[in-house]
Amino acid sequence: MTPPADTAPAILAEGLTKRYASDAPPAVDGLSFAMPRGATWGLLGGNGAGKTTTIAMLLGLLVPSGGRVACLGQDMAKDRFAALARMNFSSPYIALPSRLSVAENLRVYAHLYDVPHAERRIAELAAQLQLTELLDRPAGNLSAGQKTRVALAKSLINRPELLLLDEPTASLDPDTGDWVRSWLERYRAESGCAILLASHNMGEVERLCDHVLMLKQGRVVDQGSPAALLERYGRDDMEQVFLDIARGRQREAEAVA
Ligand SMILES: Nc1ncnc2c1ncn2[C@@H]1O[C@H](COP(=O)(O)OP(=O)(O)OP(=O)(O)O)[C@@H](O)[C@H]1O
Repeated sequence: MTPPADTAPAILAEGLTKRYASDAPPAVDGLSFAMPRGATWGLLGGNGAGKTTTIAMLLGLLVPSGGRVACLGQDMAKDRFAALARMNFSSPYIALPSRLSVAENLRVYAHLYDVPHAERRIAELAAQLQLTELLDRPAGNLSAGQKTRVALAKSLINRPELLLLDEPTASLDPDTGDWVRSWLERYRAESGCAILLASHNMGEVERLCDHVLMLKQGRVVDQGSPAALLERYGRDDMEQVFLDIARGRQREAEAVA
């Protein structure tokens, strides 16, 4: 049964499964977790582990083959639009309309989310994300790093309570990547927004996440806080933990624990 909306977890997934074809192994295989409000969780795993598929199901963009998911207390199979108004996402795989200017793009999304005082909100986000100079440029002419910052502005336009970020710093140079991470830390502290972050950047995960789900072939093969995982695997950084898990060494860690 779904708990009352105001106390429900940010995300509640129960046996979430996706099979793209009946003769293919599941891309996501019985995923269950409850991510609390205000938490920042990392979704980790090698290429093809099922991260993007999971995020697409959380957003209701893909229909699960099995199981269920509720975001902010709303069942995504039944009350998807009530939840979507209070959440948002950013993904490098989704291109913004390229001929529209940055400002026009943000206006479209502000309209879709029915954002009050849209022009003020766009100016505020543009100032915060250093986009003011880019507002009149066509979105298609921006560099990958600039597009990433526009996508981040788009994802925050409705002041989401739940933010799904698929590789938010993938195309950023180290300096800009660091700046975005600091910005996300500040934003989270000020807004109390819950964040689920899929990332291949282990430094980012260690810095931002209070809990990590390690996926392999669509299943959670290990989870815990970065500190707990570092201790369990006897490692100094999450990169090494990731390699241990990807290469199937978690059984040794379990035996030691
Ligand atoms: N539209 C699709 N049709 C068929 N199979 C798909 C489709 N999208 C993804 N898959 C398959 O599902 C599995 C999980 O893919 P997914 O994109 O979710 O992984 P990922 O963890 O996000 O990977 P990456 O780190 O490479 O982005 C892969 O085996 C992939 O080939």
